[in-house]
Amino acid sequence: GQCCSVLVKTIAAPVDVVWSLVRRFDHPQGYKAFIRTCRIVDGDGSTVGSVRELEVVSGLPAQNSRERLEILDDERRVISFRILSGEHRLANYRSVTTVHETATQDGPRAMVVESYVVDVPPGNTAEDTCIFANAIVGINHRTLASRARWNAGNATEESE
Ligand SMILES: O=C(Cc1cc(C2CC2)c(-n2cc(CNC(=O)c3cnc4ccccc4n3)nn2)c(C2CC2)c1)NC1(C(=O)O)CCCCC1
Repeated sequence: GQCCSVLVKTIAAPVDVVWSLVRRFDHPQGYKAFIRTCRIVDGDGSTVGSVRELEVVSGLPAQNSRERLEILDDERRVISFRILSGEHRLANYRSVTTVHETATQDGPRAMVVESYVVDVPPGNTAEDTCIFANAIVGINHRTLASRARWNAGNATEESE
């Protein structure tokens, strides 16, 4: 069977600053804390069909993952990738992340919506699997928010 989930995060930064971090298929370390290395092994890293090979920092023997870019749409701010293989148990993981502008009277806001579907590994329940993946995606969103706010703040200083 499979399980799926969606996570939403509102970030106090301009939508283009958030998107500039999310769109980098070739540099997920920009906001994904558990990724140690990433290299493009097929394509140019921004065309659909590009493939990245990454290593994560998990305690187990270096966990690696081979992932394919499925969608990269700068107009609609949509990115999607699929996990092809690797030393882990997240088979057929596919995610879609979109970044939306939500202006408020308190200034720029961006909303990130990330959904995924993944096979439930043997020996685990769908609930366990979503708890596991949600925890990592949630941490990624918190790092994304702090990096985007930092970049937006710095950009302001530079422009002064
Ligand atoms: O952020 C990351 C980087 C990332 C990528 C990977 C795997 C190489 C693919 C890992 N990982 C996974 C594992 C081995 N455990 C599993 O496989 C696994 C699968 N079912 C489970 C179900 C229940 C309980 C435990 C489970 N345990 N060891 N390391 C990590 C963990 C935190 C160190 C982070 N990945 C995502 C992203 O958005 O890029 C968000 C999270 C989902 C995948 C996509």
